Amino acid sequence: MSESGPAILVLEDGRVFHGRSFGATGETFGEAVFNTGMTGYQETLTDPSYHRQIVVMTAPHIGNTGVNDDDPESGRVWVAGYVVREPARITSNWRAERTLDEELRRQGVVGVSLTGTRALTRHLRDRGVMRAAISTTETDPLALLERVRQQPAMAGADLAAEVSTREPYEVMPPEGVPARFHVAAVDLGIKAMTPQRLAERGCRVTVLPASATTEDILALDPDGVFFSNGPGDPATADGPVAAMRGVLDAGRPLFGICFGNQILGRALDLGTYKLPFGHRGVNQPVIDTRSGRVAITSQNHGFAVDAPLDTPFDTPYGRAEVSHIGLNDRVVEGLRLLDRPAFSVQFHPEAAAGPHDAAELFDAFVDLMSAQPAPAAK
Ligand SMILES: N[C@@H](CCC(=O)O)C(=O)O
Repeated sequence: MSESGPAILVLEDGRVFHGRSFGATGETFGEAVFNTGMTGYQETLTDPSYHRQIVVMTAPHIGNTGVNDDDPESGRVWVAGYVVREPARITSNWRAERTLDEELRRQGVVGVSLTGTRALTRHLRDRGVMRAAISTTETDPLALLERVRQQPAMAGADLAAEVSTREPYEVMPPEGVPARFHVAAVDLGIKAMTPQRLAERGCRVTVLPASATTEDILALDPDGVFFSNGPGDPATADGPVAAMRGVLDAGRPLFGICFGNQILGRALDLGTYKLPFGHRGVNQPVIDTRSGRVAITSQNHGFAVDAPLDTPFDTPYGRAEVSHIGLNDRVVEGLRLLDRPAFSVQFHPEAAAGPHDAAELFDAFVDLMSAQPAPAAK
C-alpha cells in the first residue's frame, strides 16, 4: 500500500477523528453506521442497502483477502465512505485480483484509517447513528461540520430508485436444475446472491425495477413474488407498498427480505421507526417464535417494523404474527401472514459471507409456491 496523507472524519454532533487516507482521496458525506462483521467486507461494500452510508468496520484488520470479481453483491461499491482501523498491508488469498485500497481508489470511494474505530463505534452506539463526512482535502473540522449539517438525513430518504435496475432482467437456474417456478423479484436494492439462492432451488427469476406496479408484476403471471432489501427509509416507499398490496390481494405467494419486510409491515398497516444504531453484522441472534429455534443471522438495517410481539394481530389481509424476534433488543425480525401465503424477514437468509442458519427460508418460499394450485401454462 502506498503512503497516505491525513484525513479527518467529522460527525454531525461535532466530534472529530483524525486518521490517514485510505482508498480514494477527496470528500464524502453520509450517515455513519458501524458493522460488526469479521468477514464479508466485499459483500458489505457492494450491498446497495449501504447507499449514502459511511460504514465503520469494528473488526480491526480489513482487506486481508483483497478483492475479487466473483463476490460482489452488485456492479459497484455503494458505501459512501469506508472507515477501518488498520488496512491490510499484504493481500493474501488465491482468489484476490486487487487490493482493497486499489479497489476503493478505482471506484472513487473515500476512506479513512483511524486508530479510534472503537471510540467511534461506542459514540455511535451511545448517541445513535448520525450524519458525517470524511475529507482528505479539508483541514478545518468546523468548515466540514457546517457542510455535514447541510446534508439530508437518512430518515425520510427515498433511495430505492437510485440503486434499482433500470430494465428488467432474468436469472436462470444453473445447468441441470429444471425451472419449476417463475418468481418476480422487485429490486429495491437487491443483492446478487438473492436471485441466485432462488435460482439454485429451481426458480427462474425476473428482476423488476423498484417502480414496478402490481400490474407489471402480475403481467408476468409469476408463481411467487419477492421484495428485496434496499436503502432508505421505508416510510417513503409508497410505490412498493401499493404494489405489494396488489400482490396480496391477488393471493400470490410472497416473500420479502429486509426492506421487503418493512414494506410488508407497511402493507399490513403497521408502522416503521428508526433504530438508534441499527443492526449491521453477521452474528445477530434471532428466535423463531414458533419453533423456539435460534438462528445466527446476517443483518443490515437501520429501521424496523412496529408490531405486537406476543400475539397474532388483525390486518387488512387477515391475521398476522411476528415470526422472528431479535434477541439482542427484541426488535421485530420477521412477519408471517396466517391467512395468506406471505412472509418476510428483516435479516438476510441469502448472506453470501454467511452465516447460513436461515437459508431454509428460501425453501419455505418454494414450498409456498408448490402448495398453490397449478398455474396456467407459462
Ligand atoms: N433501508 C432499510 C432496509 C435495509 C435493507 O433492506 O438492507 C433499513 O435501513 O432498515
